Amino acid sequence: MANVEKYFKLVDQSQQQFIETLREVVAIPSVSGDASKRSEVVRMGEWLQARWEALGAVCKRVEPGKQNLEGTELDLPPIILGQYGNDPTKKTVLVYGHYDVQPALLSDGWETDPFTLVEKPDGRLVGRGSTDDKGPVLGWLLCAETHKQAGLELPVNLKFCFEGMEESGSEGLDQVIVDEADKWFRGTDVVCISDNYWLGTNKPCLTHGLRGVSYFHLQVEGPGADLHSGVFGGTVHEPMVDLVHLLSKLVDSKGHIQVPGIYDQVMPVTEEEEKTYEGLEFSHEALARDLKNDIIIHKEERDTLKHRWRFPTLSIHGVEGAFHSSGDKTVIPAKVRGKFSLRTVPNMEPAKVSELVTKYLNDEFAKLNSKNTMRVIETHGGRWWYSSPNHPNFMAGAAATEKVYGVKPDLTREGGSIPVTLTFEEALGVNVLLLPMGAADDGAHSINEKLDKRNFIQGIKLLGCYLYEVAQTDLTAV
Ligand SMILES: NCC(=O)N[C@@H](Cc1c[nH]cn1)C(=O)O
Ligand SMILES: [Zn+2]
Ligand SMILES: [Zn+2]
Repeated sequence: MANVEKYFKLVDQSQQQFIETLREVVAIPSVSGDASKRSEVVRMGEWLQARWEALGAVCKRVEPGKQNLEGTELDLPPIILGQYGNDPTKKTVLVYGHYDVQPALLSDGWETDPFTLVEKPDGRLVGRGSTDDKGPVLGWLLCAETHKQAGLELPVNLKFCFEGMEESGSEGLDQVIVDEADKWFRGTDVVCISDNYWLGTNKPCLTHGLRGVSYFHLQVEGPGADLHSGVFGGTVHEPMVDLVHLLSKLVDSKGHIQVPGIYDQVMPVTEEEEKTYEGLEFSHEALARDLKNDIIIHKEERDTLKHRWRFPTLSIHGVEGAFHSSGDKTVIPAKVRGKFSLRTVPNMEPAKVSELVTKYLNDEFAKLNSKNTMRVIETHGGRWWYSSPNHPNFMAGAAATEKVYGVKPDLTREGGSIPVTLTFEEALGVNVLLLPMGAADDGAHSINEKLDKRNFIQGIKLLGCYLYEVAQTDLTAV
């Protein structure tokens, strides 16, 4: 039996054990955006490092510095760099993933405790981080552990980079990658990232594009303290009124961004690109099912995909400082911060986006003749990434997908952002492949996030099989 077949067989035999490992890591609430959970994020990084070291990997814990979160100075969680295998006759694959997760509370609407993995009868493994990104991060570890258990060597040398701040802007990571490009990452032939999703629920895909993100806070402040609306309503400029007015000027109800000039840098759609939307496993019917309501703006599937992949969008996320609890509080909040972000696409420049957004909001605020103070703050950003899928690294991903799932993968771009993708490509000068494990309906960032057992188990095979394909592929045949 070929090594890859032996590997597949042992993966099949280890399914329950793998689920137990996923349960163990989901139980660590490694929420990077919550200052009170920082020790849990660190614990999760340490868990990973210990497990890789037990396997024989050489690890380096990099402390990327400090962060100011909610007024508290905090150590950024460690970046765990690793090397597993160092055979000069083998190729070297660098894998990246993140061990932090989005916040999750039972009161958000979860059916069960978000940090207790629940295996549902329909095969869903429900828990925060199951698909984003603990399942895939475990996938690489379980692949290596299974090889060892089967007495097999990995077909390539593996390097890894696991961070704990991806859900909060990957603070500190870019600098580490640049600093380590000629040191820890030296000799990397290709990079593979498993941190995104299939387009639908049945057909796997390879991803060759991501949008960037520019995140803004729009702060309006007036009185020195919250006020009684019965006493002061109609007599003072209310920060919340100004803020709501400004937020309403950002995007219309059809999703069209109102900031002048924002579409000027967007690459036009070519005839060649039009063809790439054909034959993809994507339907409005399935999308409406995932959304649990048909609230889709566009008539044609291809327009929905274009607005997800290759046009900029603007979303309003929340308001800090506003009254938001149940009950009826008659307050005029003194200082409010609206939060919104723009997803950016080829060929938008982050600095230009920032300039246009700031100028527009200043102009709109000036029209209000308000005595309040307004400030636009860009809190974090990440660049878009677009790569040709004609690289041998993608051929290896496609061959592995066909072996595991028996189907040619769709070629997709993604609406979300993994800014480190471009950093790896530029700093290491190698091709990066996005090879997702999860499906479109996994609910990453949402309530009841899940990873299907099928995707977890087949995904572990897929990641391993991809390594075998890379080992056999001429990566110079571009
Ligand atoms: N799985 C990728 C992902 O969810 N990325 C986040 C990155 C991000 C940007 N700002 C905060 N998080 C995304 O929202 O796209
Ligand atoms: Zn992720
Ligand atoms: Zn995420």
